[in-house]
Amino acid sequence: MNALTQHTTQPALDIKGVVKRFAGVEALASVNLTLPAGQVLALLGPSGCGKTTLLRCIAGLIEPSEGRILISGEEVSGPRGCLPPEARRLGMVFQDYALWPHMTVAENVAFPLTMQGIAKSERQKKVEWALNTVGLQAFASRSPGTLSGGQQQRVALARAIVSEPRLLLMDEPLSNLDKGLRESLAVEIRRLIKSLHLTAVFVTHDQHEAYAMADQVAVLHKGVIEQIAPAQELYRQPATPDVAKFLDAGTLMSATVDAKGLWLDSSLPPLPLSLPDAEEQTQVQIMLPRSALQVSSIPSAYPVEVFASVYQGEFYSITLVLSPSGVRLQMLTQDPPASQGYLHIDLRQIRAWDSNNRVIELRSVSDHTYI
Ligand SMILES: Nc1ncnc2c1ncn2[C@@H]1O[C@H](COP(=O)(O)OP(=O)(O)OP(=O)(O)O)[C@@H](O)[C@H]1O
Repeated sequence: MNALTQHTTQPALDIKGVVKRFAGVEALASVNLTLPAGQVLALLGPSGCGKTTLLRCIAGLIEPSEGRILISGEEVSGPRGCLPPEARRLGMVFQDYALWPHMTVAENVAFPLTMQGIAKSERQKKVEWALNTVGLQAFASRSPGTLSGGQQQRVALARAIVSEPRLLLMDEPLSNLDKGLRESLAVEIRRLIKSLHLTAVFVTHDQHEAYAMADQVAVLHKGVIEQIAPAQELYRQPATPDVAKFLDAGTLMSATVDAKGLWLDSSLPPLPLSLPDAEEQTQVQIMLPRSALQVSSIPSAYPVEVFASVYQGEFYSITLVLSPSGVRLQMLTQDPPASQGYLHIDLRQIRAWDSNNRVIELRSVSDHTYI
């Protein structure tokens, strides 16, 4: 059924050095990415990082200032010019769904086919298939205004897939829905995309939505892709402090390293981690993931107090304060915490960056991987 089931060695999407400048603003600064056919990519990042601009460049709604965009090997944007959106064979789902209120559900879904001049009988077959696929066959003659937000979203999805797009693009597809519906629809949309062997790119500022729907997540920061990786890799091994900060992947802090170890604070004994040539004191940034920390009554060199404890359903989110330094750390625990105890750290989970935000490998200066 779908054009993407034709086997091709070309990536479904290839973006090479795309720059977009608006008057005085560089919204995208040399973006490069390759997306194999059949994969789902999330563009994730804080407000203003350039996600929508990148999606709109792929869609052909914005012309890049520099660079090339290829869809299934065909250059749709580059020095020779830009193909208009309707010539790119894409499906688009907009944040507000952009359904025509004066048309029925079936007419909305048929709209791209009507624009392509497809005959009525063929149109009817395709609309039936698309509405069946999203479970809305019984709503064909309803007006979109009489549907719930989730149902309208599915109509928009049916309209986006009806003409068998080479690439499905979605701009914050779930942001107008409440939390429970967002979670169930995220899973449903992913299943649908996979069952149709579609390739999809969507924009979100919600990391959980990205994790639920995407194979690969691209984290943007100030117009630059800082990292593209599957969700678990992104969260456990953030490439830069900005990625770690945006994902809230643990406690980020400055520290110093010398031959004696890693100093979280001069009033605390150093952790037994160092760098190969750490004769001089070196300034680093580190991340202590929540899963690396535990508090117990078994003594360690790091006495802590619980500063705040927030019950979040299946676990407690804890803010610890290290005595006497006052350094604050975040961790999770399943059991209600005692108000005081000793901190234990899985040293292998600590991530570190140099002053240029490059990942550095800390090496153990003792036999311990856990203190
Ligand atoms: N048409 C425009 N004219 C001028 N500046 C623009 C235009 N569109 C976007 N920008 C700027 O480009 C930058 C990136 O905007 P973009 O909308 O892509 O960010 P975003 O990550 O999608 O943000 P949000 O999550 O808030 O939608 C911002 O600084 C924005 O103000």
